[in-house]
Amino acid sequence: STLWGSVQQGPPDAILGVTEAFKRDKNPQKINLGAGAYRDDNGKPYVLPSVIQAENLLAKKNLDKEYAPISGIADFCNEAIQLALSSESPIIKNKYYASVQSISGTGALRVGAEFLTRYAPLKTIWVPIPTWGNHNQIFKFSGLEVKTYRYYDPKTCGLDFAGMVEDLSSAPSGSVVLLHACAHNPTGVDPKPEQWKELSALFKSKGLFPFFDMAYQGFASGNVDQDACAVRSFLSDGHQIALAQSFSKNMGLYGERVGLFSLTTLDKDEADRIVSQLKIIVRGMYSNPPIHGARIVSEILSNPQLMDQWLVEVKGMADRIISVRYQLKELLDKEGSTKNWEHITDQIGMFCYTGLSKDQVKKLIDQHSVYLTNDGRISMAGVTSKNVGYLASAMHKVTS
Ligand SMILES: Cc1[nH+]cc(COP(=O)(O)O)c(CN[C@@H](CCC(=O)O)C(=O)O)c1O
Repeated sequence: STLWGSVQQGPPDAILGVTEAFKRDKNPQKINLGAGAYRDDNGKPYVLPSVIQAENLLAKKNLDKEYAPISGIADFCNEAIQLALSSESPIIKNKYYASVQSISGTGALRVGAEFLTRYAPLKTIWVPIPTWGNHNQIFKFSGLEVKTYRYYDPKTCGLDFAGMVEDLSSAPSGSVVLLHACAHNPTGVDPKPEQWKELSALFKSKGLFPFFDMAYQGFASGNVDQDACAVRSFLSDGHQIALAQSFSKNMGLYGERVGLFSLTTLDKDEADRIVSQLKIIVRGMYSNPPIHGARIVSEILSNPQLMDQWLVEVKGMADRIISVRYQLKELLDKEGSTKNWEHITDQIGMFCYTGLSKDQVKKLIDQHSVYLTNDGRISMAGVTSKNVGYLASAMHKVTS
């Protein structure tokens, strides 16, 4: 047999594979609601003007292409963690955190999981049902055992808070628990502020360790402080946390792969010891991170004029998504649908968990060339004022 004769054909990625199928479709009315990447109202990718301005400023600096430090570009790391925690945070003031730049949010989750596999009291991570498709393999590849906690209630298309609390109450002390900081993927369902407070008390009483995945800060509500309130509320309650950040969506830097992994610490010495171990993990994985995207983020976050411009642009993206949610719901009602579509406007962030069955999803794809993941998740970013009518009519047809 040949050397690699035993290598099997792997299945296409549940999310990224949808775009491949979309590209093969010849129907001019096809719509891609698969991958969570923002599109403007003409369905085109959006390079933020603040990013273009930052790149122009960077070009004038004639910077070299030397390796970044293993832990990443220091200015970027400091600006990114400050965006998450706010400049008033005592953790920021005292620098009681260990951070390393990562290959975007995925890389932050992976480096964090590798660290937790080595040092966490329990090598178990609890993830919500459902969660982002890639979480499971990131954690499994890192050596963590993955368990699940109830989160989404298909009956209400909302949060099963009682189920979530019951499942997490049974998690052994020292368990790591993954929490979507805002804009839960794929459901778009987030706990309310008072529910976050209850969860914070539960994590305290049960000795659970929170690992926040914040991939959409600013992109969910349009306000970077509001979207970070769960993270900040846990910290103000005295928790130590792990945090994965991504600048793919809120700055449109998808392909630049810009992220940060952080652990909050009790003091500076702990921070230094942890960074030294994170650097050993990074060195053995990819040695050091890419420099261009991190420089763009640092340029924007450290320049008050660019920061203000970016805040307007990220709110503009969030607002467009919120407006197509309302347009879709109204047009479904206009189509005469008798189903309850409240969740389309109750949910927040990039995605809408429609509640469509696998069979209805298949019909949307095969009969209407509307592409989405088979769990019924649609990326609202792919919906525009031009195609929302076609989408509403197709959704009505497959659900009536
Ligand atoms: C919750 C979450 N966490 C982390 C990431 C990682 O993103 P990045 O920083 O680029 O590595 C994503 C992207 N998920 C959307 C993008 C495509 C993908 O799956 O990746 C998605 O679910 O469509 C998330 O949705």
